[in-house]
Amino acid sequence: MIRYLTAGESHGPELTGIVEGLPAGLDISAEAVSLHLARRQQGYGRGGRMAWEKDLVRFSSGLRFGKTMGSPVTMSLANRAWEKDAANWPVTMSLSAIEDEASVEKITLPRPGHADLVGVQKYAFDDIRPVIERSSARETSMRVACCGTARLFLKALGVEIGGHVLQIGAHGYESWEEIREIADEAAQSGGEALFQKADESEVRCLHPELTARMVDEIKHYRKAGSSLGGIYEIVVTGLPPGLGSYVQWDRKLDGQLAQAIMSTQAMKGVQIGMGFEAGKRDGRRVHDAITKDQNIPGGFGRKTNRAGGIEGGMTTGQPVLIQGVMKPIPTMLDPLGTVDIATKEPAPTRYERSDVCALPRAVVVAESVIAPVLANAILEKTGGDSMSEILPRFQNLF
Ligand SMILES: Cc1cc2nc3c(=O)[nH]c(=O)nc-3n(C[C@H](O)[C@H](O)[C@H](O)COP(=O)(O)O)c2cc1C
Ligand SMILES: C=C(O[C@@H]1CC(C(=O)O)=C[C@@H](OP(=O)(O)O)[C@H]1O)C(=O)O
Repeated sequence: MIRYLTAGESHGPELTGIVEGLPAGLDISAEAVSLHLARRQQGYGRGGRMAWEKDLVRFSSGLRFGKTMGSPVTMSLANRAWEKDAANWPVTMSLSAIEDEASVEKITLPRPGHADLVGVQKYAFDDIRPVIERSSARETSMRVACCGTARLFLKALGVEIGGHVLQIGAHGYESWEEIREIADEAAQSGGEALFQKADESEVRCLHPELTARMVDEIKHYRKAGSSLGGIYEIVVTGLPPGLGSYVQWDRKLDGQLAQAIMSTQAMKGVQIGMGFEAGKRDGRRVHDAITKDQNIPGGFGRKTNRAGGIEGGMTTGQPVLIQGVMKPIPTMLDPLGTVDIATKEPAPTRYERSDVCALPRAVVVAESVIAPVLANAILEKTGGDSMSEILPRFQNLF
């Protein structure tokens, strides 16, 4: 089973990750993983830092001649901020004791919507800085790197993941059917083709006219000193039927996927397939008629895929469709009210450099975090410690 841990602060020297449980004999390169790191840095609405950070993963264990050995894979990512602002961060975030600690400014104005206030209450800090450093979505860069290895495992089996934006602020698709028309076409040759097409849009939206409206919406709220979130969809192609299980609550694949998405900063909801829309329709306009289909392993297809490729906590063999909603960025130029944790006096919030809308970037994070869940569902079915053992078993599942 694949599991991973990340470590590192947003303005510390580097982020570190360890991935355990990758089978032996899997091809992994820094370039293949860094592709998604670069994608995560792109998107209209991003803040200043994403223009100059250069996220390139560096492996330090678990690989030999570009292949896994079954041992833990360790990796790191440098924070350019540490070197770029060398007079500040190596002092403010010094790992060892410093003589003049009192000269380092304390952050005492918590931002509503961020982890600031509850973080200082929980860990008994009189300074918000340590909370900012670890709750920051800077951590998602290492998550994308760690999960990137699981993505390569999936790709070796023909399983591809791609994401696209559905809604930003007031602008989005009119209906489930409209989404399907455009997204199913883009994913016809696989999830990667879908993300490549979505990446052509500044906001990762497959619809050119909506792209323009979403960009204008972000411009508008940036000018107004506010921020935006939105809704995205992740499409996974190439999964056989029968991954996951209905027999026990913690083996249901939809539950595991939802947890992966909800564990990501700023995510406030998940739906599988048409999700909430299913509650507004009668059964005949929700359930997917079963058809004979020789192109699908097992020989059964579906007329539609409103269930999003999962029934009874198991894959159906149709593409897995997951939607996620991201709240607007908490750090805003136009201040909201707060209370100073030192003086206990009401005050306006303080502004730090920030994304205005990070949804297009977050799509890459969502694509990534589901990869270990899916990889584990496959490994549970096939077993095996090496790619040479797993590949034929996967191909012979049906
Ligand atoms: C890719 C990405 C980028 C983000 N960028 C920012 C940012 O620049 N400023 C900010 O205040 N919050 C940003 N956030 C959101 C915060 O990290 C998040 O709201 C915070 O960690 C609190 O967690 P919660 O929203 O899950 O409660 C970003 C989130 C993601 C996924
Ligand atoms: C650094 C990243 O995102 C950061 C996420 C983030 C937050 O509060 O979550 C706040 C900002 O940090 P900074 O003030 O250092 O610019 C973002 O830039 C990243 O995605 O790599």
